[in-house]
Amino acid sequence: MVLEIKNVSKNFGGIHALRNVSFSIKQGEIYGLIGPNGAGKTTMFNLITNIFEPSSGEIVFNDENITGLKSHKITEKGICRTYQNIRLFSQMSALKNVMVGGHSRSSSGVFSSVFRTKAQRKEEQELEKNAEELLKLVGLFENKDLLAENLAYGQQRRLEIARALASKPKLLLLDEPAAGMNEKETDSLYDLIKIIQSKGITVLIIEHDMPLVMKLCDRIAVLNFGEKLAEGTPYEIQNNEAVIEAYLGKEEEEEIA
Ligand SMILES: Nc1ncnc2c1ncn2[C@@H]1O[C@H](COP(=O)(O)OP(=O)(O)OP(=O)(O)O)[C@@H](O)[C@H]1O
Repeated sequence: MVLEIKNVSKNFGGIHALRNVSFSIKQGEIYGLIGPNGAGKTTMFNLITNIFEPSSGEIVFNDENITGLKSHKITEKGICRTYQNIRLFSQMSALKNVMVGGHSRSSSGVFSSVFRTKAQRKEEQELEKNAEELLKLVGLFENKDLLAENLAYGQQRRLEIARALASKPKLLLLDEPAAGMNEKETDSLYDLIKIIQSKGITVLIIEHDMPLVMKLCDRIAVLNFGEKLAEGTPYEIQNNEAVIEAYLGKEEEEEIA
């Protein structure tokens, strides 16, 4: 197992954002985390990357207990994420944004360029080469010198993924990557995530776009009011009465309305 979530709970004051949630993700899987607004999905990402510590329970990554480890250590171990709200450096080029992502892995800091040694220059060149490769992967190489803020919305979301990949993750967490995308952008996002999987990277994705989730994911866990309601293949989830009642049925009603 790449990631094991073991009886994890998180309370914020009186709010039980997560209650005793467990699931495990296998190497190479695309695993979906779905559920209504406020179900605790982003909180789970925040616990895995230790923005917050769980109130109880354990998070194990490649057989190592990472609960409470500093966020940058977790990145070094090989977990990287994107955010629900785009968090790019808007005034930096696409290329530089990806290079910054790679710096979490390199020995020198981002702004330590005053006394640049030969080794640092070489490292910088390698970061740039790697960033260019990633921009090719996400289809943004031609836009590498554009400021992030001048990219279209779907392109910004792809740039975020490239930046996360720059830290060479073994596990990539994607928080609503298709939010705000049109159908064409969502289709190419599907292709991109499949390519990421084919490179041996395990993916955990939070997403509200159900056709995408059902097409993309190998397995899915459904959260509802902080608890795990169900887990299974897309087919099993789509046919689970409790899930239809709590979530999927409501999505359809919203679409009809
Ligand atoms: N930092 C925080 N402080 C207090 N309460 C929080 C905090 N973060 C999340 N919560 C609460 O925890 C619950 C779960 O929120 P969370 O953002 O994890 O849900 P979600 O499933 O990601 O929802 P959405 O689909 O809307 O993004 C909510 O009741 C939310 O208000």
